[in-house]
Amino acid sequence: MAFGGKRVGQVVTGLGGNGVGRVLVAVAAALLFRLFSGPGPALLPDSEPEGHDENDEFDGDGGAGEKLVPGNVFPMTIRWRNITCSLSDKASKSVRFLLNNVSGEAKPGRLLAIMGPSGSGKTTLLNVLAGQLIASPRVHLSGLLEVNGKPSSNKAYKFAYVRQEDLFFSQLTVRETLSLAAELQLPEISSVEERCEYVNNLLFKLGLVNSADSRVGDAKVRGISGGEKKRLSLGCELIASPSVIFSDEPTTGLDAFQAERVMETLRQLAQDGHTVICSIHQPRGSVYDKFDDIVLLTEGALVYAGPAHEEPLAYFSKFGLLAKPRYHCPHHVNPAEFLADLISIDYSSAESVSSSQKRIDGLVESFSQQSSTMLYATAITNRELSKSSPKLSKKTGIKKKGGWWRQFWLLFKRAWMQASRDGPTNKVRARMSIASAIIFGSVFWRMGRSQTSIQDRMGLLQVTAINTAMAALTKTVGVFPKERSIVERERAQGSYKLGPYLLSKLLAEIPVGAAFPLIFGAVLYPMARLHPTLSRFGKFCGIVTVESFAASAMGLTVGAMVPTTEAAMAVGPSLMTVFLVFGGYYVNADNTPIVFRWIPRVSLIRWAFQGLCINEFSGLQFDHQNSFDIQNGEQALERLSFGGSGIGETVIAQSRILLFWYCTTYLLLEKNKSKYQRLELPPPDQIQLEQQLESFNTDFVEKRSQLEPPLEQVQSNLQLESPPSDQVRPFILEGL
Ligand SMILES: Nc1ncnc2c1ncn2[C@@H]1O[C@H](COP(=O)(O)OP(=O)(O)OP(=O)(O)O)[C@@H](O)[C@H]1O
Repeated sequence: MAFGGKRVGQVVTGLGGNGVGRVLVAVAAALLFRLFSGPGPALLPDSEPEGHDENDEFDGDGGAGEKLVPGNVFPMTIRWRNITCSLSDKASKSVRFLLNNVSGEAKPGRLLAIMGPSGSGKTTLLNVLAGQLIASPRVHLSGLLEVNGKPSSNKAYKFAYVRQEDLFFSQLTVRETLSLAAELQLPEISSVEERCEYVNNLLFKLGLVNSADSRVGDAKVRGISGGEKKRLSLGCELIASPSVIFSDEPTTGLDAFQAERVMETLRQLAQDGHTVICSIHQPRGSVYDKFDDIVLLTEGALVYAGPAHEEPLAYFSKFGLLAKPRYHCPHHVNPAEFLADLISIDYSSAESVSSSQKRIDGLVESFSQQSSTMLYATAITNRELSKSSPKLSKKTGIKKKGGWWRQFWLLFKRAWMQASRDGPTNKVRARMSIASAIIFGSVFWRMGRSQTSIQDRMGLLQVTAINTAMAALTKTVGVFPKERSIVERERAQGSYKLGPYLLSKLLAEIPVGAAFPLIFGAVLYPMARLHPTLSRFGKFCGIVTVESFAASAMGLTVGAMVPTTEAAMAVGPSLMTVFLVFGGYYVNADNTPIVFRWIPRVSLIRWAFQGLCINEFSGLQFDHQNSFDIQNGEQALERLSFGGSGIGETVIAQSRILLFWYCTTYLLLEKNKSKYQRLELPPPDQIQLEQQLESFNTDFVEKRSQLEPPLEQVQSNLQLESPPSDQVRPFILEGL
C-alpha cells in the first residue's frame, strides 16, 4: 500500500518516532494477540494453588475449600460498649454528640438492624463498628469494641462492608464480575471448573441466576436492576468469606419487592453463620420480620437494643400502668412504623416538638437505666464462644494473593473488556473525533504553499494539539473518580496491588485510545492537505496518539487528587489551560517572567505542537517573492524556536510526561488511602463500671439458665424502672 512512496510497515515503526513507541505498540499487539487467540479462562497462566492444602482444617482464613461449603463461616460476636462519637465545632465552641454512650451486640447467625430516624446516627454507628469512620480532627471517638470477647480492631477479622452506592465496571456481566473478583481474591481456586462451580453457587445463593449473563450497565446503558446490583455488591464482598457483613441502608432506592429480596438475602447469609449488621430507615412489616435483633437509635442515643419481633413492642408497652400501656402498638400497625414514629420528633407544631422531645428523652433515660438487663440477657459468654468457635488465629485476616503478573493479566482482561465493550462512549468519541476533524479540515481546507499558509499550518497544528489533549483529558476525568472508588474498595479487600492495575489500564486502553486520534488524523490530514507522505501521516498520528495518552495520564492524576467527578471536571481543564498558554504558539517562554519558564518543558501541548510542526514543516518549500519571505519549513521552525530539534526528542519528552503523570497517580492513590478514626478507650471509671457489668452479665446468664425466672418478674422489674409518668408523655400514633 503506497502513500507518498512509503510502506505501512514503516508507518508502524515510525509511530512515536523512537524506541518507546515501538515497544508500546509491540507489547499491545502481543497482548491483544493473546487475548484473541482463545477462550478467556484457558489463557490464564498455569498457576499452582499456593500453599493450599485440601486437608487443612477449618481455621477461618477463608481457603477455597472452606468457601465452597455453605455455612462454613468463622463465627464472630461483636460487642460494643459506651461508644461515644462527638463532633466539635471550633467556631461556636460547641460539641455535638453523634453517638452517645451506645452499647450493643451482634452475634453470628443473627441479622441485626440499626433503626432510627434520619440523622439519628445509624450510618455513624455502622461505620464505627466496621472501623470505617473517616478520620477528622473535629471528631472524637471513644468506647470499647470487642470481637469474640477480645478488644480488637477490624483488621483482626474478615468483614464485608456493602455501601449505599453500587460501583461496578459497567460493561462486565454479573457472572464476569463475580468470576473476576473470585479470580483476584481466590487464587487458590485454579481450575476453571471449580471456579465456575463456585460462581454458580454464589449466583444461586444471591438469586442472580436469571441475570447472570446481563451486563451490569450504567446511566448510559440500562443493565441489571437496583436490587440485583445490591445483591451483586454483596456477592463481591462474600467472596472474601467475611465473618461479619455490614450493610449501609441496603434497601435505599429499591422498590418494596426488591428491598424484600435484598433483606431475604441478608437473612439467609445470617442463617449461614455470618454476623450481619445493617442500618435501615423504616422497613416494611415483612422486612422487619426478618430481623433477629434491633438497635433503636434516636439523636445518637439508644432507645432499645435487643431481640426484634415482639420484644421491643412488649418493652415499650410496659411504660405506664399494665392496665393502660402508654406505647402500645395496635395489631394492624407495622411494628417498624410504630417504632419509627415512637422515636421521631414530631415537627408539626411547637407543642408536638416539645412533647415528642420529652417522650424521647424519657425513653433514652429509661433504657440507659435498664440496658444492662436488656442488652446482656442473651449475651454469649466467653466460655460458650471458646466451646463453639475454632481457635482464632493470626491467620484469620491474612489471605494469600496471586502473583504480580497474574493480577496484571486479570486486570488487563477486565480493563480491555470495559474499554472495548463500551459502545455508546466509543461511538460518541468517534463521532466527536470525526466532527472536529471535519470542522478543522473545512476551516483549513487544502492549504497551499503560500506565505499565509505558514500561519494557517501553525494554527491548525496548535488546535490539533489542544483538541487531542482536551478530548483525552475530559474523557478520563469524567470516568476515573468512579473507577477509583471501585479500585479503592477492591484494594481494601487486598485483591491486588496498584502497579499491576495501572500498567494493565495503560496497556489495555492503548488500542481503543489510539483509535480516536487515528480517526481524527485520517479525516483531517487529507482535508487540510498537510505534508502529503505516508510516513509524515504516520508520524502525525503517532504524535497525537502519544499526546492523547499523556493527557489521559494527567486526567488520572487529577481524578486521583480530587474527591469527585465534578471537582475533577473543574480542575482538569483549568490545569490544561496553563499548558495550553505555554503550548508553543501563543507565547514565547523567553519573554515571560523567569518563574514561568519551566512550564513549556512540562506542557504536553507544547511538545505535541513542536513534534507536529517539525513533522509538517521540515522539507517543505513555500512560494516566496521577497527576500524576507520564509522560503522553506526549516526557516518557519526557526521562527518558532523549534529549529535543530527532532521528532524523537519531542516524543521522548511526551513519554516522560506520561510517565510522570502515571507515577504521580500511583503515589496519590497510594497516599490518599482513606484514614479511619481511631477508637479511644473510654475514661477508666467507665471501664470499671463495664467490668462490673460483665460479671453481672455472666452471673445473670448463668443464674437465668438455672432458674429461668418467670417473665412476669422481669416485667415487674422493668415496670419499676420505667420513667415517672410526668417525664413520659402519652404517645399517640398519627392517623390512628
Ligand atoms: N463527619 C461529619 N461531620 C459533620 N457531621 C456529621 C459527620 N458525620 C455525621 N454527621 C452528622 O451526624 C448525624 C448522623 O449522621 P448519620 O449519617 O449517621 O445518620 P443516619 O441515621 O444514617 O441518617 P440517614 O438515615 O439520613 O442516612 C447527621 O446529622 C450528620 O449530619
